[in-house]
Amino acid sequence: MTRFFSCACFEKRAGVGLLYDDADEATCRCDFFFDLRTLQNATSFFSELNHLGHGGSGAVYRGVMPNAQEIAVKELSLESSQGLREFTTEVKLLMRTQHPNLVTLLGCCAEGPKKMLVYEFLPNKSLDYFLFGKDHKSATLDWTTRLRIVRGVARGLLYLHEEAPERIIHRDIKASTILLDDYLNPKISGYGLARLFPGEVTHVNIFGISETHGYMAPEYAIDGYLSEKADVFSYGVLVLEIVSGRKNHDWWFGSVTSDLLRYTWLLYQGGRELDLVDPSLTEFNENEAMCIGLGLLCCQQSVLDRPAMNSVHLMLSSDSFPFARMPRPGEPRMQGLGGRWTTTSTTAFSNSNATSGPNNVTRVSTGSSFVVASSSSSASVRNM
Ligand SMILES: Nc1ncnc2c1ncn2[C@@H]1O[C@H](COP(=O)(O)OP(=O)(O)OP(=O)(O)O)[C@@H](O)[C@H]1O
Repeated sequence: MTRFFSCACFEKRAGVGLLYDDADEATCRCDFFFDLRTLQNATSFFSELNHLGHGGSGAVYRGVMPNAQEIAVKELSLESSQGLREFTTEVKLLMRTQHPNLVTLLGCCAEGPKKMLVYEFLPNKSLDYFLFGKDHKSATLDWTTRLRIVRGVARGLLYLHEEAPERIIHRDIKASTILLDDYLNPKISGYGLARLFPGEVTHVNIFGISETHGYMAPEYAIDGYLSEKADVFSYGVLVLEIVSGRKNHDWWFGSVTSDLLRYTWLLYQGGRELDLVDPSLTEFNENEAMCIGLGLLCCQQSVLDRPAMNSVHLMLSSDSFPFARMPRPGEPRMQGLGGRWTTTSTTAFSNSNATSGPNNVTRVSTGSSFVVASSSSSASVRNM
């Protein structure tokens, strides 16, 4: 069967690296496979000029298709044990993971050793560029916009945790994985990447830790215990960054308080939490104070004390969400820094990729399991 496609797609013809032997799969493949040559042309052979950034899994390039559609091409530079069939199966699944607060995956390219993912292009770069960039763009983000970002990221995470065709723990929520569209609406990128690298110990091992520093829940960083509450922790740190306009491990905090979370906690204890608010935010809004409480709540040491994303979403949807005084938050970690994580109790089931650890929280032994841990309801594990 020979089919012709929009310029974004192509069909591998028989004899040229034929991947599948049944017509159904070939048809599916045609819908989202990009020809390497097409991507080379779109990105001017992955030129420096089109280089958008470099994450743990590889470089990202801007491209323009012949029909003028802009795309972002993410090279996957890491070795994966996954075969082509598994890779395309995962890509197909990720393509069904669609939400207004997620960056849309358009397809992939897999030719020879090269594997790439093709996404919609977002012109406004990532949130870290606005919040921490040298261009002092943080003033562009007024409070209304920041609150929209806080809400949008919560909505996107809620979708990943509870509504997506296959539930996904992101594992790498941080300011650089939140991209902004034309109207500065947030879209989460990088979701599901761990699915493409099964067999690895943790996401941290796969994607490196430099940028992840300070966002990681202690139980995940130290012991590899993964639940959706690890994303909640990272989200809490992100919220505090959005309110303060400061990186979580900013030198600004000096030697007394070396990270944003500890600094926020000190202010909160002294009833001075509003001192955290970014000075470039001229208009005071009481939601700012609420978001500080929300950030601290999401970063609680015990996974049980952290809210699930549906609770976060509910809090953010209401006009006010007063917080009771809360205990000291946990400490964000880099993997391997030592120290112990403690929790009260939670429930989780495990599959072959996960073993039950202390207090029945699941310890992840590969990058391919997903645990939903819940204090009140049943929990489940899915393959990622
Ligand atoms: N779809 C996109 N549209 C526009 N720019 C993008 C897009 N995807 C990524 N970028 C840019 O490329 C940079 C690097 O992206 P990448 O996804 O590799 O970052 P990362 O999340 O730090 O990496 P990783 O998840 O692999 O560790 C981003 O910070 C962003 O500026």
